Amino acid sequence: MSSDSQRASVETHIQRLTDVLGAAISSRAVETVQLATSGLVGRLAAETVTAPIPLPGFDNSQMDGFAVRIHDITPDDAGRATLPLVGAVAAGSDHAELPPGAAMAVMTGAPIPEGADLVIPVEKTTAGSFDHMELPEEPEAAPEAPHHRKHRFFGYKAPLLLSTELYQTEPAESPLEAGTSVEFLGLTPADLEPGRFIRRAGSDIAVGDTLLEPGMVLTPARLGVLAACGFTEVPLLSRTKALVLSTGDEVRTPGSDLRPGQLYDANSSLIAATLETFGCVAETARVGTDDPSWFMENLEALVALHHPHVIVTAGGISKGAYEVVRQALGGRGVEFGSVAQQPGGPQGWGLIHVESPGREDPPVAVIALPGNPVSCAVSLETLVRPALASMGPVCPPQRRVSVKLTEQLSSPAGLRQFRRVRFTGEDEVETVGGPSSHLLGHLAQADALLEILEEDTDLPSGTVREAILLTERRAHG
Ligand SMILES: Nc1nc2c(c(=O)[nH]1)N[C@H]1C(S)=C(S)[C@@H](COP(=O)(O)OP(=O)(O)OC[C@H]3O[C@@H](n4cnc5c(N)ncnc54)[C@H](O)[C@@H]3O)O[C@H]1N2
Ligand code: MOO
Repeated sequence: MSSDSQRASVETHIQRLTDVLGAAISSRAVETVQLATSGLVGRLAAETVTAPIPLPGFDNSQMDGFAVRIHDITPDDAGRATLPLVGAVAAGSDHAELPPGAAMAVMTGAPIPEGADLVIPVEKTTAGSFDHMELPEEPEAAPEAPHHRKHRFFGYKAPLLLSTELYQTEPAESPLEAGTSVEFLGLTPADLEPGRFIRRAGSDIAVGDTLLEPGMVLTPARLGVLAACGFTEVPLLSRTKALVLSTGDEVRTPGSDLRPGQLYDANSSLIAATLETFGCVAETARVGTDDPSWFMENLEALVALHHPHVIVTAGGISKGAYEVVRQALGGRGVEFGSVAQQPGGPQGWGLIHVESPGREDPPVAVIALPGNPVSCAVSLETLVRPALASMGPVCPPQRRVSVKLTEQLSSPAGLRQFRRVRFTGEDEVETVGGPSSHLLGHLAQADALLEILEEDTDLPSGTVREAILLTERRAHG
């Protein structure tokens, strides 16, 4: 291992990754995505989107009740008032007109009949609920014209179905004349305020309002607003595309037979799954060779196939005789060095230019992680996540909490050590296994990574330190 003076701090390495990722990710394309596509939450808008229609699209009722004109209602001392009832408007109805001196039943979401300036909820009537009013079925001979369909005119005693047009042209035939009425009671001045229970057109969103701006994160509510405005698609920045390469002659794809000395590839799954939680799309590939030129040939073919923004490799970067990643990529724009953290000391970072026939591809960021699975996992959490999170809202930042140790711990000076811990109480933690970077099973049982700073060499039981949460679980049992 390199000497302390040659080790970069965690913060220095995060900045290196931020620089190389920034150079590669700035070239992300814009794609138009169907709004019905799954997994859009967390994606970034690529362009400004404005409202083509107002929301609400028309004045409509906030309550099941009666549309009236304020000046037609003069309550007595008990707040009683009676108006002739001339019909009912359901949600989905088209235009209706309220004759002067009358009330019209309106359901929640129904357009406010022209002339009405207030809705009184059905609870403020002697009936108390529409359950007690028999709404008529549409008679067999009901007019079929679309804008007649949902205007139901009825009365308490003798329900009738009339069209607005019929009322306008033949008022003598209307239920107004038939003596049907609605009796309000308990009305107070507050019930008679102009506009009460009317949801005005454009009161939520006006035509031209900005719904999305470049870089804005899609949330369920923002997707809902786009749909409410009638959009079927949305312009998005393409996600950061990662190509995960696992290396090593001894590493085999799960499902294959193992010969002595071989092991299954844990890193591809671990790294790809982690990058997905960072907002990336990840392809995985194995380059099972220790020959640097064959490695480069494979890498170029994979880049031409997937056009990634970032290549994340695992393994082949330390001091051994067959460090294929270091040998292939060192001197091609990728640097290798040590970071003062454990696990995850050896690291590689840089930008490579891979030429594809007929295409001018932007540089691809390379993040070369050490091969031990826990080293990969810790490096992703402590180095890669902060770099990606600093570049925009797609990658959630680390979740840090204060925890209290329930045991004594020691750590080497000059290294930031991350120990796997699990909660034993609200804030108390115990270690799961030791500090070695092959202990993947222990990592899988841990809830957090306890951070032991460079100068912290001896931590008595009861010491309070920060930890990075790995799971949702905070308290034990
Ligand atoms: N002389 C030195 N040796 C080592 C040093 C050092 O400074 N000097 N550093 C050690 C540290 S710390 C780490 S971490 C590793 C990093 O080594 P590499 O990045 O070269 O990784 P590999 O040697 O290829 O593999 C390490 C280890 O991980 C296993 N591995 C690799 N790929 C996978 C995979 N896809 N799935 C599961 N396990 C994998 C591999 O079999 C090795 O056991 O170097 C130390 N040595
Ligand atoms: O730095 Mo290595 O990643 O400890 O095992």
